[in-house]
Amino acid sequence: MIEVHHIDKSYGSLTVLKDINWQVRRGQFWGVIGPNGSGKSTLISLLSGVEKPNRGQIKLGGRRISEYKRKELSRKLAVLQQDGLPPVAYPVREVIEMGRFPFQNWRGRENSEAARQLMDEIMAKLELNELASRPLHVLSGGQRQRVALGKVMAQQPEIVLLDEPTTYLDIRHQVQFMELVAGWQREAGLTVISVMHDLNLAALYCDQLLVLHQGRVVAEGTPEQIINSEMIESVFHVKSHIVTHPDQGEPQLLLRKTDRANVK
Ligand SMILES: Nc1ncnc2c1ncn2[C@@H]1O[C@H](COP(=O)(O)OP(=O)(O)OP(=O)(O)O)[C@@H](O)[C@H]1O
Repeated sequence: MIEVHHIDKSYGSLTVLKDINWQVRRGQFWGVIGPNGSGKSTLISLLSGVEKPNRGQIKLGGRRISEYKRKELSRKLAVLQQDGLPPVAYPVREVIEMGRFPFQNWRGRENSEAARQLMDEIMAKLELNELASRPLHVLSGGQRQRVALGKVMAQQPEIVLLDEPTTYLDIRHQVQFMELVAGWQREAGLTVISVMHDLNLAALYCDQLLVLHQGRVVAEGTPEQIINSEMIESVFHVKSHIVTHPDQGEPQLLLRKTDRANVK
């Protein structure tokens, strides 16, 4: 689905990504993890075609990303940032309908019963009906992020790129957001790539992890293969205990206080 071949990316003299090679298969849920400044958001910008690599190439469905026209790319791929939508005055349902732009004609119209039905389904699934006519700028950050997810769902992409999508959400809404994305992935065979800071959430929801450190891929594989206290210490410089989640057996991280870290 996505092939990344020998990517380098620099800003001026600063090399941000070095020789990135990565293959993403259809229907996978990847988490991209790594410390601040390791190049995660830059990788998302390259995958979305917003930024161009200095070396190497990215292919989507066998074609170079640079060969796609904007609307064509929007039907394939959608992006959701951590503060998904600005607090504008448009009402919720209208904002979600804006996600249909790749399917609208030159007058911004799409008169199909199927599209209206899709809107109704998304509004119901995301529990947005009560908010349908409220303007975006009066909503809380968490509600706005749900609307942002609705807008990318309306786009019906094959791939969704999420850049720290749960940063501003409380734990209930973090879990709700990840459940919605995971449900969408299962139902639609969606491919998901999500930058994640919360490693426990990443281990619960992602089936593959890519670890970036100083612009390089230092590990990739399932959470079980990747998350161990040695990797956490070498990449994030913190001491941790890794425990097994009692429900499904995923690795979960317990942080250790620095002054206790050497007490066995
Ligand atoms: N447009 C830009 N111009 C110059 N430098 C940039 C630009 N975008 C990113 N960088 C630099 O590239 C490096 C990687 O940034 P990036 O945002 O990709 O990291 P990140 O892993 O997403 O970090 P964080 O976890 O803090 O969000 C940083 O040193 C950053 O300052």
